[in-house]
Amino acid sequence: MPALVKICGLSTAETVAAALDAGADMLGFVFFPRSPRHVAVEAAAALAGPARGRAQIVALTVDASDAALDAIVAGLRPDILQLHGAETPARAAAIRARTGIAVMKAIRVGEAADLAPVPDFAAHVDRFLFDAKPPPGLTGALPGGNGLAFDWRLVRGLDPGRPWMLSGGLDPANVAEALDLTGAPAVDVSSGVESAPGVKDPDLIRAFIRAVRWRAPAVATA
Ligand SMILES: O=C(O)c1ccccc1N[C@@H]1O[C@H](COP(=O)(O)O)[C@@H](O)[C@H]1O
Repeated sequence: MPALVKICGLSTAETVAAALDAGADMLGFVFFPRSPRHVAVEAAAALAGPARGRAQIVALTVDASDAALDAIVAGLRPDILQLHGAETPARAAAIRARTGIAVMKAIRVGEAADLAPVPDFAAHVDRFLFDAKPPPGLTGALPGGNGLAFDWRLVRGLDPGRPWMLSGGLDPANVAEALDLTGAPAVDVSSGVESAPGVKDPDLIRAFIRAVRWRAPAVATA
């Protein structure tokens, strides 16, 4: 089965269309004011309109309050809430119960020990996303979306008990190698399909999805 693709941090109708037309499986909208990809809930709802029924809509949040989550849920009606902060298993469970929406927990990975909390989350989340942990002292680092890769061997053949995605520093040139090395069932990209921070490039989005699909085994037709 070909790997699923999520394009994250979309903020224009043109790039949403490019992602959908190229076959993206999930579109991500970032709700984190410090990010160059941050969008207001109303703007995200308008952008997501063409995606309904074609791709899953993901709302990326970072340690969001209940009030902020309620506003996102009411305004955007996402299929998945991506938790990209320091949310605990209990907080993930509470968000899932409160909203009734599938939860994807981002785990930031720098070394093998960073995977230790995975079993504690598994019963409370619907999906994992493994992203690079920014090195301490990296000026201006975001909780994610830094275009940094981690050592993919740390998640090679991983079975976290839930579906999972690989992210962190992926781009059209390295995604096939990342998939080959890790066996990840899904990939997520943000910086790697941008011409500048927060500026998605339709050509790079198409190239990324082509790079993933190209390596998928051909389906025989009668
Ligand atoms: O993209 C952002 O601005 C962002 C902000 C805060 C938390 C996570 C964010 N993005 C997520 O980070 C990873 C990796 O991104 P990149 O491809 O290395 O730029 C990805 O999961 C985004 O969803």
